[in-house]
Amino acid sequence: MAFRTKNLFEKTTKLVRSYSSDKIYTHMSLTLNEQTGIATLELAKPPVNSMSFGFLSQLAAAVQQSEADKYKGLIITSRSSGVFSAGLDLKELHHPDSDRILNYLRRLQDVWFQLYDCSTPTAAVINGHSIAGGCLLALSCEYRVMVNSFKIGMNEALVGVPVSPMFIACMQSVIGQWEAEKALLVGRLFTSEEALGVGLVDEVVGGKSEGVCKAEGYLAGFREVSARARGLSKRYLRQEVVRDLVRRREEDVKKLVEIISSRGVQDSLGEHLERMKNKK
Ligand SMILES: CCCCCCCCCC/C=C\CC(=O)SCCNC(=O)CCNC(=O)[C@H](O)C(C)(C)COP(=O)(O)OP(=O)(O)OC[C@H]1O[C@@H](n2cnc3c(N)ncnc32)[C@H](O)[C@@H]1OP(=O)(O)O
Repeated sequence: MAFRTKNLFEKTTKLVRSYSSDKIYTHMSLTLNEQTGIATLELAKPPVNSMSFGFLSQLAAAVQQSEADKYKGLIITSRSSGVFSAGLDLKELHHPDSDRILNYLRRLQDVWFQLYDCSTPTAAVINGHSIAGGCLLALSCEYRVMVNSFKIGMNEALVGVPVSPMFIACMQSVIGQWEAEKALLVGRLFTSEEALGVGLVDEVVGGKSEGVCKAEGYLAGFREVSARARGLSKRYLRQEVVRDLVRRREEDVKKLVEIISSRGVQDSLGEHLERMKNKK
């Protein structure tokens, strides 16, 4: 089979350089299967694929690449066998520099808009724990296959930070208002099986390769469909959520910076980081 592992940064060097000071393409790899036209984006930032500034920049470049090269599909998964993504990098949120946190949250918004609103068909193979921003990443894709025995959800309530409108909108659009409310207000993490029950994921499988096959099956379902019509329909279906968040993006980001920088939230973040350190 003809596989081409693309160093994304060959083609998107300009974009990535202008986005990031991190070393080029260190946190993920994009592999295109030239026979199917489906690319796999494998997150590879040990130990937990936390979303640092550089990670978000590379994710943005990958999504942009998928759109520019008109991939038939994009599968997002993790190289780690235990963690899909632990979400935002808590170190970016703890004692932040005011300009950096503003730019970090703007970057997060940009990546989310790019992924959520892209016309490329997308699927997530969640082969490990998927927490908060990690859950957002999976929910922004169209289809989710999860490997059993892991946890997924948005734990902001337990971390002591508010769930942002972007995260809420995504959760609501997948599992509905009431289930989202019940889960988000207590920071519930679902097991793979519970996630299937509530509709947070579409399938549960025994392992990553089975998950990739299921995701490819979903994406192959569009082979006979006009890519242009499909892409436009997806955008129309998602436009209400996108429009509202675009309209209020600057207001939301400034409010969040204010909240994150507050003493109470910083104390909670510090305690959360301490708990993680002490769990060993
Ligand atoms: C409209 C405006 C738009 C902007 C929106 C802004 C939103 C702002 C508010 C954002 C709020 C929340 C979003 C988030 O995503 S916050 C992140 C929440 N995530 C977590 O709490 C996950 C915590 N991690 C875990 O539960 C576990 O690590 C794990 C993922 C289940 C894996 O467990 P493990 O046993 O395999 O690994 P572990 O030993 O715990 O961790 C290994 C090392 O990794 C460090 N680490 C873990 N998670 C993070 C993280 N999120 N960020 C940074 N570092 C992390 C951990 O401390 C260990 O480090 P070390 O080895 O001790 O040095």
